[in-house]
Amino acid sequence: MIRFKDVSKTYDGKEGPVKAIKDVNLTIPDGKIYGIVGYSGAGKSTLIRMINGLETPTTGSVTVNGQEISQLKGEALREARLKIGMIFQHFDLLWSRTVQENVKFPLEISKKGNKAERQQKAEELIKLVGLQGKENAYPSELSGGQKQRVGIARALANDPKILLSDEATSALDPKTTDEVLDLLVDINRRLGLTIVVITHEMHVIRKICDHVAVLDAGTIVEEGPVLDVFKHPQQAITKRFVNQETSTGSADDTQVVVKQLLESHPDGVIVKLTFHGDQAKLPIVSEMLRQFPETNMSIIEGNIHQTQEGSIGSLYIQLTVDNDNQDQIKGALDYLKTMRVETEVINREQ
Ligand SMILES: Nc1ncnc2c1ncn2[C@@H]1O[C@H](COP(=O)(O)OP(=O)(O)OP(=O)(O)O)[C@@H](O)[C@H]1O
Repeated sequence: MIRFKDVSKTYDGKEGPVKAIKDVNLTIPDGKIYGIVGYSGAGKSTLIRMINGLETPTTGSVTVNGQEISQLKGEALREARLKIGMIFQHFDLLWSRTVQENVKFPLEISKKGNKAERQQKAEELIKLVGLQGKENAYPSELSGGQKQRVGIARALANDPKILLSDEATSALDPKTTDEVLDLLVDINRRLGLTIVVITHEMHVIRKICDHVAVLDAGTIVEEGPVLDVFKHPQQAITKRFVNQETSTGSADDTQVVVKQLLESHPDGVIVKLTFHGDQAKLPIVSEMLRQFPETNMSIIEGNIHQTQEGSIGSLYIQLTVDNDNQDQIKGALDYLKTMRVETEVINREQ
């Protein structure tokens, strides 16, 4: 378990103190994939680097695997760090060493096993991350996704209990990102280790995390199971992150369509419906139209995504009535609520 208790971190900046982390309390259970999402400068790197003691809190404590990491020194700190692997956005590989030599490097540093054992461990890890055949390649001969696989194998060399991922897919294209994310889930399931992911991309959170915390200006403003946060985002910043992922068109495209629809149907109501789990399979919308037959519906956009806890979909629709019978629209919206579909009226012409 990783526990942040009343943690604050203030840097001595050139223009005075910078409060990077403010009074954070957070518990990360063993074996989970825990995501911390925030915009640039929110304090994500500072927070994750406190887990392996690369940063120390100004006040408060960070406890990892039962030990207060900031109190450890010398050999005890080195030992604790062996149990915490880390992967980085720019891979941080040794460019003059082959894949195999990169993976063996942490074992040489920790003086674990003899030469043959280190060789065997490296081979196992290279297989685990799907890089057989590339053992003797140099990093410059690998694609971005392959480089990150080397980074992952190297981070696992000392059998850590925790893997920290610092924007590990931010430099990769979408397809390679998904392949590396699938590998992280596979490793989490097979080895049972805890993974802490920091990212500015809600896609990463949605795809692999069990739990998410939203960091804004050094403060955790919201946290919870990923599906709950996607279903009921509370804070404006969380809604922005969730929309980043649940809107297929760009936000600008959606706005243009909304404006055009409202101009042609000034009485229209634009509603975002959020479905989750089995609701996506029920004929809820057709039943709504059957019960409120004077209502017309236009679909603006829709999508469905998988999370680790089940599916979540959103549908942007416009509801209009020909005869100004607003009760029909109200009834339709009430019906959706009784079916426990999240509804959000996103634009209503006054
Ligand atoms: N060594 C330092 N000295 C002074 N200020 C720092 C230092 N490191 C970080 N900061 C400041 O602390 C705040 C949080 O930085 P941090 O790098 O943790 O954020 P982040 O969310 O990881 O951002 P990014 O995604 O851009 O890396 C920022 O205002 C940053 O300028």
